[in-house]
Amino acid sequence: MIDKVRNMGNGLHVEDRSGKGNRSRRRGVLQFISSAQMRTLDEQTIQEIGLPAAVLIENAGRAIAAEVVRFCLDQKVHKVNRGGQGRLQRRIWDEYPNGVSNPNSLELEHWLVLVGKGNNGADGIAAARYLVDSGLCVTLLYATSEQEMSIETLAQAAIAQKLGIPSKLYGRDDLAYGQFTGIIDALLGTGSRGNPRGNVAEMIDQANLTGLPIMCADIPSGVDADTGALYHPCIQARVTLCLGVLKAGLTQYPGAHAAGTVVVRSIGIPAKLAANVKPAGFVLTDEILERELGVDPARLRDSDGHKGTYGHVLVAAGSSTMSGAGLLASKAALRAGCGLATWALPEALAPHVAGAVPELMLAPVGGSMGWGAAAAHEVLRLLETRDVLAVGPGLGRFEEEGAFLRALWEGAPRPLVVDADALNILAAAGGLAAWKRRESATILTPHPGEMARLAGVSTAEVQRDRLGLARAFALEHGITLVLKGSRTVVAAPDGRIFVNTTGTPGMATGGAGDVLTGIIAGQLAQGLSAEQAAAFGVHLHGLAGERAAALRNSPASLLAGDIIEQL
Ligand SMILES: NC(=O)C1=CN([C@@H]2O[C@H](COP(=O)(O)OP(=O)(O)OC[C@H]3O[C@@H](n4cnc5c(N)ncnc54)[C@H](O)[C@@H]3O)[C@@H](O)[C@H]2O)[C@@H](O)CC1
Ligand SMILES: Nc1ncnc2c1ncn2[C@@H]1O[C@H](COP(=O)(O)OP(=O)(O)O)[C@@H](O)[C@H]1O
Ligand SMILES: [K+]
Repeated sequence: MIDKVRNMGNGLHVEDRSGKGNRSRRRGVLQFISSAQMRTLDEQTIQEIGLPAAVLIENAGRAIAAEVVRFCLDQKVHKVNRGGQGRLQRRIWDEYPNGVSNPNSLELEHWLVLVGKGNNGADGIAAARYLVDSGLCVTLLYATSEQEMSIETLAQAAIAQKLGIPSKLYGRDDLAYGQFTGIIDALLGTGSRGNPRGNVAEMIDQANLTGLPIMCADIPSGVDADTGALYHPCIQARVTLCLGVLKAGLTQYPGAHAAGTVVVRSIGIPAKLAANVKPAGFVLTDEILERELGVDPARLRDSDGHKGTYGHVLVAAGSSTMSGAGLLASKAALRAGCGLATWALPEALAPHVAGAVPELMLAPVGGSMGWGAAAAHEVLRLLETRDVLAVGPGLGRFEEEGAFLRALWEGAPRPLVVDADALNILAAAGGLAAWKRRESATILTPHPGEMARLAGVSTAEVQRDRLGLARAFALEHGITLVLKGSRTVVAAPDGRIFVNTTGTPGMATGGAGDVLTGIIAGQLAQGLSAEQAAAFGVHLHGLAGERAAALRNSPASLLAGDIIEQL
């Protein structure tokens, strides 16, 4: 069972409890849901099944406390190891820290729990009880007086009071932050709306200023649980203990960054109920590729296959100043496993690139005119004996660009990948609303800037809700959309969403997108459907980028061509 998702660098690291998990990254089944879906699930559990809210809160509190203790012990292990004072045995952990061999090792810990008025606050108070029992010192800091608290929070506060857990009320009592070693953020959960206000906002600011490690209950206060956008102010956490099911917003930046390491823990919502909820999306892992998309990540080949079995990619790309784009896309298609690749390119360019990739066939088009309406008809003729068309990388902009692209869009009876300049041409020609719906598979691969032009919004608006925008765009236009960038979103025309977690910031380098176009086209040529090719393509692209970066001293030195070599 998957219980851990780590945000480290770019990667969302998925771990499971089997013990094999730490090494088997991107395995397991991990789905994410919206805050509204989570509320429904909570309500169904409480009202239809009859499991009281207090039980869920108890489980949440215990899970949060277990993670805090684990965090503290891990820190100690690191400290001792770094100090060279000999090895401290890592303690073996079960769900709850009763198994700690020496609770005294936690006696120097003093955690401050920031308690909001909603049920997120109730989780924090329940966690405080378990922490006290584990030997930690704990102080509760309430954002509001009892009159404003939810029923559950009030009940938890009363229990904590009877147990004598020290508490303060923000704004009324003095507090010296210097005495604490860590903070639990239980201010706002999935009931949060808009910018944190009043005491809650001040408490977030102060918590961040302490520089202490912060562990969040469910989501960081100030992160939009559905989009990953940040409100102001927003908690900057070391760990987020996501309760029940992963929240969509934690898969996307900047929310993913604010959350730190994301750990997903069960709080007792019956699996039977959870299975009835249609997830908002999936994190791409080997299991998701297989189970949800029917892709074999091992890419096994028939022993009697021949080059015709694996398809022929046609790439229409490149111009005198961007010849490399066509080379990168075509070579990537070959490395992705297609049987053959042909690069259709402006005639004047052909002599300069001949032989650069010996395995590649060149098809000069357009005569002295280069790209234009006539070239489009030549590309369509070439496509009659090929399986897939990828258009866009390094095309540049040219006089008959609208007519060129429209001829391919309407006339290509094969799967089509549209990237780079072709996307800008499409946007300039009125966008998809003005174009006929294609019958064959169509994949668009915009980066956020290109997406903004296609959707007629600003880049900031694209980034504010990447999941929602990608889903709506794919549904509306009946295409498969690959919205690139860290945590690339793949949206299928049926509204399914997949988030990629592979890749490295080293891939933010010219030509990396051209390589992705080639990889996706290569997968289409081998018979994958649009969403299979897009999802598997981004997954492979990221893995190859990681391997390439690992071979360099610094990811900053990564070149797009290095990604191809690691496919
Ligand atoms: N529904 C349930 O019974 C369960 C809820 N759980 C926890 O409860 C959370 C959801 O609880 P709630 O729905 O009570 O919501 P929250 O705990 O997120 O609190 C919402 C409250 O904060 C106030 N608020 C909203 N936005 C604000 C802002 N921007 N600035 C200041 N105050 C703001 C609202 O007035 C509202 O009363 C989950 O995230 C989870 O941590 C789980 O522990 C399990 C069970
Ligand atoms: N920080 C990152 N983490 C993971 N992948 C990244 C990161 N930055 C860029 N990439 C990937 O690299 C590729 C860059 O594509 P693009 O922006 O189109 O570049 P170009 O147009 O120069 O080829 C995309 O697939 C993108 O998702
Ligand atoms: K929180």
